[in-house]
Amino acid sequence: MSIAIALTKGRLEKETIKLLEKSGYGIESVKNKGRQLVFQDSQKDVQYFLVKANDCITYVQHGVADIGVVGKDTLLEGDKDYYEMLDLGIGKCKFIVAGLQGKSPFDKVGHVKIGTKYPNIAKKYFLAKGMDVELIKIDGSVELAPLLGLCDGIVDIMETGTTLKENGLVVFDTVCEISARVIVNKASFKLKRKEISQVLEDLKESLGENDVTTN
Ligand SMILES: Nc1ncnc2c1ncn2[C@@H]1O[C@H](COP(=O)(O)OP(=O)(O)OP(=O)(O)O)[C@@H](O)[C@H]1O
Ligand SMILES: O=P(O)(O)OC[C@H]1O[C@H](OP(=O)(O)OP(=O)(O)O)[C@H](O)[C@@H]1O
Repeated sequence: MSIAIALTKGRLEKETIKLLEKSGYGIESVKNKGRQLVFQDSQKDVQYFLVKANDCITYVQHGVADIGVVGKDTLLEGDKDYYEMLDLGIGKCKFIVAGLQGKSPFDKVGHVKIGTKYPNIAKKYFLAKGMDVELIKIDGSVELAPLLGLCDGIVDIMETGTTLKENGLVVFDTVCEISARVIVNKASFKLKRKEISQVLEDLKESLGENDVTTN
């Protein structure tokens, strides 16, 4: 049976394609794409399509994609009606709490405002710390918000730390580590167990891993 795989475009794209190639998949047409979005594997009965991170979950949950490759950040923030099967160890970064030097949101007395692209993750994190903060949803350049006084701190992704550093911000805490995960549609895993397990095995083999993670 044919398998459909949703790949997150953007930052994860190159590394995911490299890993699939290493695992024996004929994915060269995705590498050489122009504006094309759907691709057929040249060696296996697999179809790929490229989507934005949140849409990857949507396509998998609706069963249009049997498998998806998406960042843990997106998974933690969004719906959870799928199986998370494998940590690919690529797209590594972390969620951090940051703000202006000497102005930690943890030390502020009174109302605390946090800017973030990830309000669900931020809310859960601060509630676990016993802090009922006000969350301000920001869609990009999150580092700007504390600089301009929109908020007391941010919850955002840090990879190299360059964006924080160049804007004079410091890290106050790490929320969690992030990497790309393989998710699987629940019904597909029953109907196409053999084919999906084969893809997981192929990926694990090139990762040099033996265990499948489920959280
Ligand atoms: N420095 C980083 N910044 C953001 N995401 C990163 C970084 N490094 C790795 N990632 C991972 O790559 C995934 C895709 O990020 P990307 O920036 O391409 O898309 P996005 O977050 O939807 O942003 P945009 O709307 O700008 O396309 C993230 O969900 C995360 O898992
Ligand atoms: O630690 P660094 O290596 O500097 O990377 C972290 C930055 O990358 C992401 O932003 P992105 O480039 O996706 O742009 P955005 O602000 O528009 O979301 C993230 O939100 C940080 O701003």
